[in-house]
Amino acid sequence: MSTQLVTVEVRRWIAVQFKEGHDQNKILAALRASGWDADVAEQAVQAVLGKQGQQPGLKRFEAAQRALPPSGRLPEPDLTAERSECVVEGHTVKVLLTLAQPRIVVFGGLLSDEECDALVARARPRMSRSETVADTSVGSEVNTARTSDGMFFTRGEDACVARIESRIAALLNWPVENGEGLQVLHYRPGAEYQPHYDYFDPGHVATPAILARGGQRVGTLVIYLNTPEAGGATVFPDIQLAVSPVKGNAVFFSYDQPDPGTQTLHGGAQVCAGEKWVATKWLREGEFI
Ligand SMILES: O=C(O)CCC(=O)C(=O)O
Ligand SMILES: [Fe+2]
Repeated sequence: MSTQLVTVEVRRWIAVQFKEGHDQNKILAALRASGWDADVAEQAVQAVLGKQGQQPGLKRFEAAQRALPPSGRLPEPDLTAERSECVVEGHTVKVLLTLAQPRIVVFGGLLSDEECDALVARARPRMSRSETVADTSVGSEVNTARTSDGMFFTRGEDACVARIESRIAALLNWPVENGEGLQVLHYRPGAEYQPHYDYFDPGHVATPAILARGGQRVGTLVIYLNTPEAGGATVFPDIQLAVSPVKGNAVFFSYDQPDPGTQTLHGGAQVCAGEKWVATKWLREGEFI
């Protein structure tokens, strides 16, 4: 079995070569000449260019180039004081880890134990099997890559949800109105959420309708509502980072383009023992309606 890995950079290189007028055979020959296995090279070229005329990877690549947020502004905590704690609306939040590229910040104690328990109690009776955007059609579908149960709160739907949303907005300097409703996920032992990007695929047929409700997602905050017994880290495979789920803590990351180059591929690793509850806040470029 081959161990050669087709990275984002390789796929992008293939797309650029094709756009510059080189045909598939020339690109394949160049890959082989630089040491790629014939099989791996063939698969990589197929993935980007597909069968004659389809070019699924190329269409995605081009759409990603077009879909830059107009403002370039992103949600971002104010960490200029370089303190290990910040006070947000009277609540002390710890800064446990910061990474510049990709932008990732891990917070400690964003929610109190009582707030975590209140969210779980409110969400529990409303859980159903999680859905993601379907692969080919408009709408969502149950996806085997995501074996958790989930539900959405409406933005500001009660005082508890509104207080948490207001704290998140202040922490990340991003308007409450630009946030989607909080999503709660529940993972049982063995459940996971395989690595994915949170931005909407610019080449997907459903994306224009989704973008009409507030533009692209530009940031994600995953808040841990309990501490699983074992497993359930939030993993970032591109940078080999695993964030341990600890009740009340949260991991934030932002992405300025709907593009794998942001290195924001992430997932919820399998829960090995116990259960895992998270609340996710996705932040849009504009007002989410
Ligand atoms: O459960 C996790 O750690 C990750 C959740 C996630 O990726 C999401 O809600 O988009
Ligand atoms: Fe995600």
